[in-house]
Amino acid sequence: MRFDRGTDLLVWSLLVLNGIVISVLSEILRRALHRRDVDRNLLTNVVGGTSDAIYVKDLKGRYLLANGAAASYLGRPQAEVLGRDDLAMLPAETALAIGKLDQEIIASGRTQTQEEYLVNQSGERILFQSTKGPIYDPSGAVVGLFGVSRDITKSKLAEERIQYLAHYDVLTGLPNRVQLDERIQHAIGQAADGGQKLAVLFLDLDHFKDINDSLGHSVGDALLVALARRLRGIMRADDMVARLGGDEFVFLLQGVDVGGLAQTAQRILDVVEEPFSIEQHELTVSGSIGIALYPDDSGDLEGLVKCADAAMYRAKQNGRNRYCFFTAEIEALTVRRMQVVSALRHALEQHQLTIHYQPQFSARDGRIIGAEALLRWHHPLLGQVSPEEFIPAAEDSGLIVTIGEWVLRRAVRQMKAWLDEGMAPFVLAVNLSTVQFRHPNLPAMVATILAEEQLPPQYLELELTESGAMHDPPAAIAVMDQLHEHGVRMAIDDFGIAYSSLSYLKKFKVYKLKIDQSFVRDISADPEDRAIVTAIIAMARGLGLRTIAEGVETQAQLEFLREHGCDEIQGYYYSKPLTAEQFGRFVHEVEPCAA
Ligand SMILES: Nc1nc2c(ncn2[C@@H]2O[C@H](COP(=O)(O)O[C@H]3[C@@H](O)[C@H](n4cnc5c(=O)[nH]c(N)nc54)O[C@@H]3COP(=O)(O)O)[C@@H](O)[C@H]2O)c(=O)[nH]1
Repeated sequence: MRFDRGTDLLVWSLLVLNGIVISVLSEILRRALHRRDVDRNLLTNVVGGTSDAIYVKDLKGRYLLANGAAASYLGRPQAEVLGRDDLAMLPAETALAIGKLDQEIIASGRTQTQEEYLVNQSGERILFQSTKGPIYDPSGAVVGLFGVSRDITKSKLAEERIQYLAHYDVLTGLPNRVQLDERIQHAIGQAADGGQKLAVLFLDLDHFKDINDSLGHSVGDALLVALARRLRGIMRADDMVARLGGDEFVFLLQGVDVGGLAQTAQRILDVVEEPFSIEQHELTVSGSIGIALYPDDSGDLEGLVKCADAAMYRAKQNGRNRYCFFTAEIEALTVRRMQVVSALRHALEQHQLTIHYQPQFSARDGRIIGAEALLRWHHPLLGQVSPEEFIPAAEDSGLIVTIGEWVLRRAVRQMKAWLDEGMAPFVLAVNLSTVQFRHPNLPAMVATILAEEQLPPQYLELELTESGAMHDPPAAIAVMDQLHEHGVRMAIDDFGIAYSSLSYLKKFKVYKLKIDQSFVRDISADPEDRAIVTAIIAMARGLGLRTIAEGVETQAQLEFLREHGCDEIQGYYYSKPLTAEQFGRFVHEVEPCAA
C-alpha cells in the first residue's frame, strides 16, 4: 500500500532537502509505522537511499527495521541485524549506553534529538546526532522506538578544530589574541568588582628577525615553540600567557602584588635568556618587557595592551633585555613618536628633508680631506626634528630604507657636482642605518646610484655603527666584501662603545674607525677616556686602519689626538655641519687652512 499524499511530499522533501533529512525521516517513520497497512518494502526502499542510519526497535531493543547505513554501523549484513539487539552486535558498554537512552525516550514518550557515541566492533568511535521517538499502536500504547542517526564525527572534529584555531596559536599552542581578549575582559570585570589590580606584560624578543634571517624560519619557529613551553611552565594557574604573533607574547597576571611585578618580569627575562639548543644551534636570545596596570594605566583591554607595548618599546630604547613600567612620560613620548612617524611618511614628497655636510680634516696639516653627509628635517609644525629622534623612528617604521636611499643619491649627486665644479677631491661619508645595511639589496643599490650619478666609487665612504657591524659579524663581513668589490670604502662609526671582537675587526673590509665622541668629549680631564682613545688609535694602526675623531670642539682635544697619532678630525672646532652652499663657500674660503 502507498503512503498518503502528505507522506509522498515528505519523501520528496527528504530527497531534495538533505539538510532537514533527520526531521523529515522522523516524521515519515512516526506516521507510517503506526499504520497497520504500512508497506515495508516501499519503506525500506525509501530509507535505504540515505546515508543516515534509520531503524526501528521493539520494546526489547530488537531491530524490526534497519537500513543499509544502520547495518553498516552495526557491522552486520542487513538481514542479520533484524531480530537482534545492540548487545548482540556492539561492545557491551556502547550497547548498554544506547539502551539506557532508548529506555529514557520510551519512558518520556517524547521524540528527542541528542548526540550519542557508538564504539563499533573495530573499536572505532563514531559520534551520532540521533533523533529517536516512541512508536504507538492505535490504542496509544508504546510498542517500539524509531531512530534516525547521522554520523557527525567529521563535522564535529572540524567544528572543534575551528574552535581551537579561533582561540589558540597554531605554532605554539598558546592562547591567541582572541582568547587573551576574552580573558582580559573577564579579568577586568572581576578586578573591578573586587577592587583588585591586573597586570599586562608585553614581551618582545630582541633581534628575533635576525635568527629567522640568518638561520631560517624553521629554526625561528622551533625557538618560539620551545620558548612558549618555558613561559607556560612558569605561569601560575590563574595567569595566562598568549602569543600575539611573531615574537610577541602577552602575560595577564591577576590579583597582582605590584611590588612583586618587577621580580616576575625579571624571572621571565631570565627564562628567555637561558640557552636554547635547536637543530645543532646553541642559541641565546633576550627579550624586552613592558608592564601596564589595571586600573592605574588604563581601564580597558586595548588601552592596557597599548600601554604595555609602549613601555616595551621604551625598554628596547633603554638597551633591551630589560623591563619597563608604563609611565606618564612614556605616554607623552609615545604620542610624540606617533606624530613623528606619521609626519615622516610625507617628509620626502613634501621636500622637508635636506642634507648638511660637515667637513673632515687631516690632523696632520688641517686640510679638508672629507665630509660627512648629515640628514636634516624641518617640519612646518614640529619644527626642526633632531636625527637622533627621527632616525630611530624611521628605522622602526621601515621608512629608513626609502629615506636612506634618497640621502645616498642626493649626497652622491652633490659630490659629483662639486667635483664637476672643480672642487679639490675629498671623500664623502654617508651614514648607513643598521636596517639599511641588513637590506639584501644594499650593495646593488649603492652600485646603481654611483653608476647613474656617474660618481667614481673612491669618493664614497659608508659609515656603519660598530654595534650594527658587530650584531651579526659573518653577515656584515659578506656585505662589506660586496661593497668593497664595488670599490666603496667602509668606516666603522661610533667606535669604542660596542666592544668589537678583534678577530672580526680583522675580517671586516673597513678603511677607517671613527672614535665615538663620548670618549673625545672628556679627553682632557678623564684618564680612562684618554686611555681608550690611545688604545683605539694604536689598535687601528696595528690593523692598518685610519682613525677619525668626531665631536672635536677644543684646541686641547685636537692636540691630544694629533699627538697620539689620530689621522682625521671632525667637529665644531673646525666647523658645524653646513648646507651644501655654505660648504662650497667654506671650502673656497678656508682651503688651504693649516691648524
Ligand atoms: N642612518 C643615518 N643616520 C644619520 C643620518 N644623518 C644623521 N644621522 C645620525 O643621526 C645621529 C645624530 O646626527 P646629528 O644630529 O647630525 O649629529 C652629528 C653631528 O652634527 C654631531 N657633531 C659633529 N661634530 C660635533 C661636535 O663637535 N660636537 C657635538 N656635540 N656634536 C657634533 O655628531 C653627529 C655625527 O654623528 P656620526 O654619524 O656618529 O659621526 C648621528 O648618529 C648620525 O649618524 C643619515 O642620513 N642616515
